[in-house]
Amino acid sequence: MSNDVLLSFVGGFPDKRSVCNNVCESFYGAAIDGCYGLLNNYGNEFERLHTGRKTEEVDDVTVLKNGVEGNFSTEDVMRVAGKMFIHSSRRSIDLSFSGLTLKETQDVELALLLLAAAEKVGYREFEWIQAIVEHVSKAKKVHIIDIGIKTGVQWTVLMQALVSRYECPIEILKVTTVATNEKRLIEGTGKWLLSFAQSLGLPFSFKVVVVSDMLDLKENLFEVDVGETVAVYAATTLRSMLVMPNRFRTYNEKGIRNMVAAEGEERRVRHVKFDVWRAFFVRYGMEEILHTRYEWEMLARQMEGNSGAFDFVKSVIKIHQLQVLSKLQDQASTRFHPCMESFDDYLSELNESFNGRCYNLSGDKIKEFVSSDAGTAIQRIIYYFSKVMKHSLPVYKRPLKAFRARKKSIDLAIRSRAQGISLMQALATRENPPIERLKITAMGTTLRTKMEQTEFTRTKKPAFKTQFKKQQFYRNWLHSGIQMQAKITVTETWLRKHRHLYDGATRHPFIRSIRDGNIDISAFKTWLGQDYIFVRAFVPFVASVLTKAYKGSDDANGDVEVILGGVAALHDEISWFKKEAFKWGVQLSSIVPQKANQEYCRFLESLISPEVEYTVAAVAFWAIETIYQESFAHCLEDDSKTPPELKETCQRWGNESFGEYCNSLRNIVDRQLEKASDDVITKAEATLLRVLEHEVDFWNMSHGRT
Ligand SMILES: Cc1ncc(CNC=O)c(N)n1
Repeated sequence: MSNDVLLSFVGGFPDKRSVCNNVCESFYGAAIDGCYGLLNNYGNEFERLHTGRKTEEVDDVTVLKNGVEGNFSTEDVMRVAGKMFIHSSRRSIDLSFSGLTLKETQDVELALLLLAAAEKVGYREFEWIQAIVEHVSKAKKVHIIDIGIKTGVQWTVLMQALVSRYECPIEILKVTTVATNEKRLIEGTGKWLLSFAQSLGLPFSFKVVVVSDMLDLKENLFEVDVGETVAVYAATTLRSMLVMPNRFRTYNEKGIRNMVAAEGEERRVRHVKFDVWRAFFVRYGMEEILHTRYEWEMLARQMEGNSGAFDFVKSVIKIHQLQVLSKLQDQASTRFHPCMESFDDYLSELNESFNGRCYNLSGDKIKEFVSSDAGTAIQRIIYYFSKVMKHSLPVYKRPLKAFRARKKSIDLAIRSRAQGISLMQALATRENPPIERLKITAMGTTLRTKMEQTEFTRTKKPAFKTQFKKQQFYRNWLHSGIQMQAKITVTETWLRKHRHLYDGATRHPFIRSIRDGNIDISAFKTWLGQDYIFVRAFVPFVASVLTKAYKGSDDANGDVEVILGGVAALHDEISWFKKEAFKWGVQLSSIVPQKANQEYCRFLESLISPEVEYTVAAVAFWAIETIYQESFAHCLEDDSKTPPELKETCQRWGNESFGEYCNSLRNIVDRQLEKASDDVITKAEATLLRVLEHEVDFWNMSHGRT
């Protein structure tokens, strides 16, 4: 059985499809393919800036249109934007005389920004690891040859991926690394990796190959066994060699040529056919690792007679026809060291350009946005895509940045466990200064229950089969002196403190009777008619919250948009009530509000007053929405026996995107409370209690009890 070898060098513009496919393909695969196809085919902006083609004319966009005037498909948008991106060095392009409609212009502009943003994140070590994860997905014996392992953090991500693979359980993971000096340090890395692997229950072996010079590397040093899938990873080494171009060339000639070019006797590492190599090389951006045309030509000449290799090299030369070494070195410093700030700048640029409306990239709305009909298809793709890029960035970059900050206490906002783990790894191996405390604050836009599963300290439901092992793993870390603590928000404190009342409002007998399938239909009709009246009174209240958000929330954080979304949804909700009332034979015009309802509506009215602070009103708003969300979501759980004819009602408030909306409200509230005075916090808490009481009374009224 031959070994399957994957060579992974960091550099170049990677094929993002692997990343996007997972997330986006089901949505908009074609468009994204189109976009990255463009980027990959045409190179990057840097290239453009240095080829002297800056002033080239952009094709008349109207001739690019594929079909009917004013009817741009997503593909059209991408193609036009791609063309412009390639041909123009200016960040903003004036499209006013392009003959495009306003909407098309906006789409193209948006796509241009996306291309610019995508270019910026061209280098992400994590992607290589991700690519390796994919590459070895079917392999039972995985052998990583890491030339320059550093902290080894990157392999924790792979280990995690390997142990959570159930279809094809991993037999062994081997990591072999090369040391020229600092063997002791690398052995330390090995120990950490071993303990990490043990805590995951992953069979693991670690080996260090010592050579006095990198140029002495020979494949037989690596002890590659039969049936192993080998991945060669050289994240930093090649780059570090760049400081001495001669060394790089020597390494390349010996290394790359042997691996890629040599056939038969001479061939030592390569066990796959050329097209596979080519695919991998292109995928890993090999062609961008500082090869001058001259270098490639030299290599090509040496390989004459080996037509496969020659073709490959020729195609690389073609890509790089216009590059010269000095410019490439420039490029190395700008592009090989991705900087989060600059990407964030890009996102804020994206954000600013489409300020207001649905393009806020700061946090809360993505799922809602993607699953909603807001914007055009292309706007949704791009919005979603920029989020994906942002979120796939930090897996271990961000933690390592914190690591480099050399603080004794680090507060890390996590989105997924992987980041936390890699940071722990890095911190635990750090000697100076020793870490005293690691505090982890979970924050996010996903449903709270999901967030809680990510938390390190408590887990509601077992999320994985390896749960136990993972807990054990965390405990190991706790023993090693790293303290984990989840930050508790104000709303969290309140909900814990008033759990009893909160459960009374969200698990009321009325709700239970829906969930158990024994609801009294007349009670349901009472609720329907009364709630219609309530919702009508709720509209001006929400509008007042909107006004207060506009006036009161100084930081442009998207409060207004979230609340506006709530106002908009009420329009639909009122129509739904009318339709539903008709269905059940409830005469809305003749409904008289009952006492509990009257009191609740009066309470809402009192909150409209300008004297009530934004924070206080927002707390009421969040609580009112959330109680319904939690109540009806309860009726939709797997084991519920909710009658089919009531499912739609439960869906209305119990669906996931309403849940996310409630979570956005909760974030707004917590952000406000964080900076509120004690006086306001006290008022807000009292308001929450009033809401809870009114909700309980409202259910009692519907249920026909007091
Ligand atoms: C009594 C009550 N509380 C909360 C809601 C949910 N908010 C808007 O629909 C509602 N409809 N009714």
